[in-house]
Amino acid sequence: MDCSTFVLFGATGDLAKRKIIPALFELFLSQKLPTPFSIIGSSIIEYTDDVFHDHVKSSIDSFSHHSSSDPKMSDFLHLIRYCKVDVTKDLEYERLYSLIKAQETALHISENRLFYLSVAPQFFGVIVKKLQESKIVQTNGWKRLLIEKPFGHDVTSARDLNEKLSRVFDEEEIYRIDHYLGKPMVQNLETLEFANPVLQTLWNNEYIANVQITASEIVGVEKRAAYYEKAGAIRDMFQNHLLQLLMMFSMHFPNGFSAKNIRQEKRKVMEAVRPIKKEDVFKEVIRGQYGPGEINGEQVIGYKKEPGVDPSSTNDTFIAARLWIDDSLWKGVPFYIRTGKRMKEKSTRIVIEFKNTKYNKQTEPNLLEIGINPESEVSLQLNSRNPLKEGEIEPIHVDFTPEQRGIPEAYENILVDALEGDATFFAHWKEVELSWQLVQPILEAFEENLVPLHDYSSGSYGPKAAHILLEEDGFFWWSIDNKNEKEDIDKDG
Ligand SMILES: NC(=O)C1=CN([C@@H]2O[C@H](COP(=O)(O)OP(=O)(O)OC[C@H]3O[C@@H](n4cnc5c(N)ncnc54)[C@H](OP(=O)(O)O)[C@@H]3O)[C@@H](O)[C@H]2O)C=CC1
Ligand SMILES: O=C1O[C@H](COP(=O)(O)O)[C@@H](O)[C@H](O)[C@H]1O
Repeated sequence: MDCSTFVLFGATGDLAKRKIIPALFELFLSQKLPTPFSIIGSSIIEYTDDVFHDHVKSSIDSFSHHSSSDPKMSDFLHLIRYCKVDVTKDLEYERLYSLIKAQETALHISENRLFYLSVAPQFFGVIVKKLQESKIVQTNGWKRLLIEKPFGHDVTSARDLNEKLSRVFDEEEIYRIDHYLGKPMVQNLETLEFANPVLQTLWNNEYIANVQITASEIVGVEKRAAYYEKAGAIRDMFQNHLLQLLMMFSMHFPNGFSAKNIRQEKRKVMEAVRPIKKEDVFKEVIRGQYGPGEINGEQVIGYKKEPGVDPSSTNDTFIAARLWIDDSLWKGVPFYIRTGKRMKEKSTRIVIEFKNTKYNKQTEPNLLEIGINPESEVSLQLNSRNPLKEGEIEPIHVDFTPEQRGIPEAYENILVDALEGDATFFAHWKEVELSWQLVQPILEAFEENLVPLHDYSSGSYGPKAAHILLEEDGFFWWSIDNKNEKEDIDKDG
């Protein structure tokens, strides 16, 4: 890994505190950061290095399993300097430039510079422009841009943002973060599929009846109403994380496992997804909004009563969709995709339902369940005779749950990959653009109220309409709480 400078814009923000700083410390402790290495934290308020170091320590105490009294803490802080930059002001970039150069000289670091934009999206374009004007990006080494979501709020704004970034950074230098791609089980999908001939043989429309991708959450909108009211589940989760899972799952065997080849295969998936016309959205997409209900024995309020939410809001906190990939592997296989807040379980998983044999009416379909979150796990449901029940056929489960302790957190993977220059698990522009193209008619149908907004109770499996979507095809959602059972929709709102 090349020695380099890591500039973190938004270093005092929520994401930096909860994810980025703890990930950097973890990588430092496991000696996965380059040496020498310079970290420059930056935000709008003037702090001394010492005050910023206190901020770093408090982030470690609150959001990592380490403590700021760790004996290695002072070595870690030694790498970190702070620089106030109001990102909208030209002159302030000069201070940043001076500090970058001073640290490069003092620590003998080549001019390899990585800029992490962990700031509100309205600043993405301006920062990149000013990095160019201030010549900070004119280096004798490499330059890279790590950029947080959201990447635009519709297809036009995403293209506009990309155009601004492309004036300064080449596509190979832009690392668009989708933290789901940093999750260990998502990074494992290609190995599961392509390194196991047993699975690879079955990974197609001859054997698979349907695929269900769920990202359900227990949390509600929390303190993010200002952002979420404009985003909804469709922009917050569906356009990015869920479509990335779809691409990772259904890409064809690449012509070699380079970032370029894998991303090319992912792009082909999106090109093959059947577009949904605005006037057909109501048939293929269900939107919902959580009402009050009970979660873990406690009563919780509905979305419209959440602080900062418009009491007459029609924002979606749940979305389910039926998608079709019209290519040689997947033609005829429905992909059911859903995400929602305030649901019964925190669970991100992919369930693959295989076509049943004609052996016996008692047999349940084989299911392959890939757990992504909260735990990485793989479970296969098979049919077997139970000698204790007069040879009755019943499903058995072959489960694999890897040791979870020590598995790197998504942001650790993201940082290491970006520092190494490996773009495999970042979203390429074409993937992002194709995702927005697919989502655009859905956004418009929502805006024009062409799709009913279903209520669902907090603590349920989402609106009944999402279950009817599968019933239309003779299927049902397999339980999200890892029992490989049909979901109990009586508990729905
Ligand atoms: N928080 C999360 O869980 C997630 C966030 N993201 C994305 O990450 C990015 C950051 O989010 P988050 O950390 O929540 O946002 P915050 O609002 O918590 O933090 C924003 C940061 O930007 C700084 N800032 C604000 N205005 C300026 C300015 N004019 N010049 C320089 N710095 C400024 C803030 O400084 P100060 O603290 O002094 O105000 C703060 O450090 C966003 O793009 C978001 O969409 C993505 C996934 C999850
Ligand atoms: O990007 C986001 O993801 C989280 C869910 O992430 P996970 O890793 O916990 O599954 C979601 O809560 C948030 O609304 C969204 O912005």
